[in-house]
Amino acid sequence: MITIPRYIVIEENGISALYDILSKLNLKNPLVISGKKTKKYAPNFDRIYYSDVNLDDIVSINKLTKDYDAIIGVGGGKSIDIGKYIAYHSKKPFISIPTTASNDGIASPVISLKQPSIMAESPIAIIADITTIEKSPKRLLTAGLGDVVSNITAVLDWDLAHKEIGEEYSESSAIFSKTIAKELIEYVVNEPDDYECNIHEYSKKLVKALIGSGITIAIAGSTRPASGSEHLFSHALDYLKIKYDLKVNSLHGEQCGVGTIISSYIHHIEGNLSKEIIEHIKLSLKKTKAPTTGHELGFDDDVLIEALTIAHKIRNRYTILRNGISKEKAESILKETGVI
Ligand SMILES: NC(=O)C1=CN([C@@H]2O[C@H](COP(=O)(O)OP(=O)(O)OC[C@H]3O[C@@H](n4cnc5c(N)ncnc54)[C@H](O)[C@@H]3O)[C@@H](O)[C@H]2O)C=CC1
Ligand SMILES: O=C(CO)COP(=O)(O)O
Ligand SMILES: [Zn+2]
Repeated sequence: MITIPRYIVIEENGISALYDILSKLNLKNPLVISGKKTKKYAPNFDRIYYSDVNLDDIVSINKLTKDYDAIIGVGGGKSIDIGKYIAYHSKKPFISIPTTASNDGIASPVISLKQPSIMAESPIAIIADITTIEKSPKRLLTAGLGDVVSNITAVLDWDLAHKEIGEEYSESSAIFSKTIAKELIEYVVNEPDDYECNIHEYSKKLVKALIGSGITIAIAGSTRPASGSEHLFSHALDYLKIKYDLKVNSLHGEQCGVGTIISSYIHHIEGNLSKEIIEHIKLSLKKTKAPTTGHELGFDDDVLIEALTIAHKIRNRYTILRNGISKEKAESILKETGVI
């Protein structure tokens, strides 16, 4: 069954809506999960840090949550994901209070702490306080754009999987997802000013796009509308960070943005995407000062090449990478796109 959020607040000082929403949902005693830097945005209920939760110990998670009637996640992607994970295992409703807009986990029914991601429940309520979000580090707000532009290639990969291997496909979810991305890309590309001059409007549009993306995932019952080969590349980079113990602190959305530059180029070569769109994807990322090269992400060329050659093996998801690409081809694509 599709579950989508019952309450969505996207407003200045939106946090003030929390108590009314809790009362409408008849929730009285939530447990808050936050990060250390985002503790100051947490509402005044019992609270723990996400870094103190042992994700492998479900018995302790159930003990920890047994006296609470809801879980609230406050913070960036990790806080929200770990809050959602705790809510999922303890079967309590989850309320999402993002303090930034770095990825679509703020609204999706998905937990993406490791691959393959878990399909859980959508947050019952999302409170996006624009006053807090617009003041969050710019880097997080540009990473969010990377997670939105991903929808373009994710939908193309999904369509390809439908045509080439008969995978189930939802036209409504796909249209919704790519429209969200195209509108945000065009907004950024056509803004005469540096987006930092209009951070308020940008933040609002970004939050709406990320929440919309999360809802397309809920409608599809899969991350297909928002995660394709560009996400496989990002997940491959995360895998290699652990494998080689790399001290690279690139964000999910930043990696997905660079992944989208690569995947959109491959789709363009196969005739699935116009030159104008691939140029606008890159331009929108550049305008927000998001990374567009592997060097800006912090990776050496050989790691980027390896990531592109292993990306198709990260999970069972058919994409434009099909059964994988050779090291030579990966190197040539990364050079053609200016990623290396
Ligand atoms: N469930 C889903 O569909 C998805 C979930 N994710 C999750 O998101 C994670 C990545 O999230 P990110 O936010 O990129 O990184 P993160 O959560 O690892 O780091 C964000 C950092 O920014 C800080 N921060 C957040 N808001 C702030 C504010 N207002 N002021 C100052 N600092 C602030 C946080 O405390 C944290 O240190 C992934 O590891 C994954 O778990 C990512 C994509 C989709
Ligand atoms: O990041 C996501 C969507 O933006 C989650 O997708 P995954 O299924 O690739 O983890
Ligand atoms: Zn993502």
